Amino acid sequence: MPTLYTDIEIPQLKISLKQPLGLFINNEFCPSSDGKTIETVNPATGEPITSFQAANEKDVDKAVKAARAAFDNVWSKTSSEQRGIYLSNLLKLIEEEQDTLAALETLDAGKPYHSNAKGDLAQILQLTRYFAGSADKFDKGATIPLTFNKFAYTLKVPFGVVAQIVPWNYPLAMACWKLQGALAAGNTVIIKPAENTSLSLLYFATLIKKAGFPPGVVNIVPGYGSLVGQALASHMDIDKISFTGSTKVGGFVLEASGQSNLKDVTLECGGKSPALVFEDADLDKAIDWIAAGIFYNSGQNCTANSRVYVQSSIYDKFVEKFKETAKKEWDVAGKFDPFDEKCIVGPVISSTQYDRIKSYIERGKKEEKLDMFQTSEFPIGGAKGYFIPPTIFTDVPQTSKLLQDEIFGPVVVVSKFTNYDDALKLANDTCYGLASAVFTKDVKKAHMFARDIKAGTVWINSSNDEDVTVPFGGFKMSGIGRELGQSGVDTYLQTKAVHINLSLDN
Ligand SMILES: NC(=O)C1=CN([C@@H]2O[C@H](COP(=O)(O)OP(=O)(O)OC[C@H]3O[C@@H](n4cnc5c(N)ncnc54)[C@H](O)[C@@H]3O)[C@@H](O)[C@H]2O)C=CC1
Ligand code: BAL
Repeated sequence: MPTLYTDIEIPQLKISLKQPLGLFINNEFCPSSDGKTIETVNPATGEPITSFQAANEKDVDKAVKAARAAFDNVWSKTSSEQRGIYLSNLLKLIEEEQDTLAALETLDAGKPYHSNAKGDLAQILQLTRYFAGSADKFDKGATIPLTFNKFAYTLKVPFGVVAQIVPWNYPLAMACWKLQGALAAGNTVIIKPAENTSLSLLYFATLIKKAGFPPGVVNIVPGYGSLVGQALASHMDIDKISFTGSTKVGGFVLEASGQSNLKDVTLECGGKSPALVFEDADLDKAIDWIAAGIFYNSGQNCTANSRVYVQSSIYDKFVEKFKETAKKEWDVAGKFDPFDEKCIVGPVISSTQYDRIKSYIERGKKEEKLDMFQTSEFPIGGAKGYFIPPTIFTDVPQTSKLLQDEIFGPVVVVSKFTNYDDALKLANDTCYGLASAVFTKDVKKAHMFARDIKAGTVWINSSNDEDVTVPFGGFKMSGIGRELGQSGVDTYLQTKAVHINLSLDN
């Protein structure tokens, strides 16, 4: 029998935990049908943590059957109030176990414990509270009077069995954005964590069970995307799929839906979000927001403001101060323990991502010959894990690959603009449309930008301070659909129209 649990010690926090390692189906941890496993690595050290069971197509089938039976026999007959009660139970358990869950994010994803992982848990608590309260509120239809002898009404009904695929940059938070919304709406779920950050969600499964959710309502199938993710996307008995990750894989998911049963698809994909700084902006505040908007979570944010455009009259001053702030507040050198309060910028997730980001930095330096500033030498001396110093490229032409591609690391490009029209044109010149930020004291200009930019989120005089009560999602190749806020439940409901004929004659 394969090992389905292991003991994990986190001496820095004096935390010991029993880590589940199996697939989670029907409220039980179980081995994969072929016994294959995946090793997970601590990105701060490059050393293995443990190995967990890796699902395959057969396991996906088993999870879908469990989710279908739970939906048909139990969950579709459970009242929305009761669903809210289960989510409230879960909220209490997350509150009790938040330090352990945050510690797992630090260990497995390299997130600085104090400044990042605890923040993720704070968001998870807020959204669980929100979705617990929304279970019995957002599923209401409408009555539609038509003629003297006819009216119609609508019912908001869950899809049924929902699949969810989540990435590694916010492993548990992204899972909870999707999971709690789908459960509040009354669906059963099969969720796949990213292969390099599965531990926190597997531990979270123990809370799902303790919260009282019936067997089969939540099922977790850790495994490789090309196998498990594809099996979910092309499964004939899954009614909806929600995916967060790269635009390329988002396309695969959409295609697999089209080639199978046309399951409903929500996609949260890549971004290359612009931040505009006008000459009338509060420069120090703009710089603080922009630095956080690119260097927080080591730049591994789909909404990171990775393209900065600054009005030419203040450009030099901005660049000088931006570098100073990056060096003073966001440097990495010598701070390689993400459990230590001093560590603000953690490692990137994997050697693959490290190499990918490094190749962009080298391209910028050598091929494109751009001006570059880094807060410390790179590669960083003394670092065992995948640490990359905050990197600022300046005077970057619009055609640069560094300006057009999502780099997903602590790397930012800065360029100039002359006036509003110029700034808007540059900002909209991208295949993405996830987020944007504008810094100005001119209310009119700020709202013109909010009107004109093609992006799902606009921050005025801030950046990346998303809120779980506000809808989130992308224009263009950044995605399809919205999550969070009321949309976070709506996206898991479909509308049924009922026509009523009152006529006595026909
Ligand atoms: N929008 C976002 O929040 C994210 C964007 N990305 C972007 O993607 C780039 C590459 O990162 P990756 O880890 O390779 O992203 P990815 O898109 O491959 O991974 C995200 C999730 O999709 C799954 N997946 C992979 N291939 C799949 C397939 N064929 N069918 C279904 N699911 C599949 C993965 O197992 C993971 O759970 C990053 O550099 C970044 O630009 C990555 C993660 C999150
Ligand atoms: N800030 C959470 C969404 C994302 O960056 O993937």
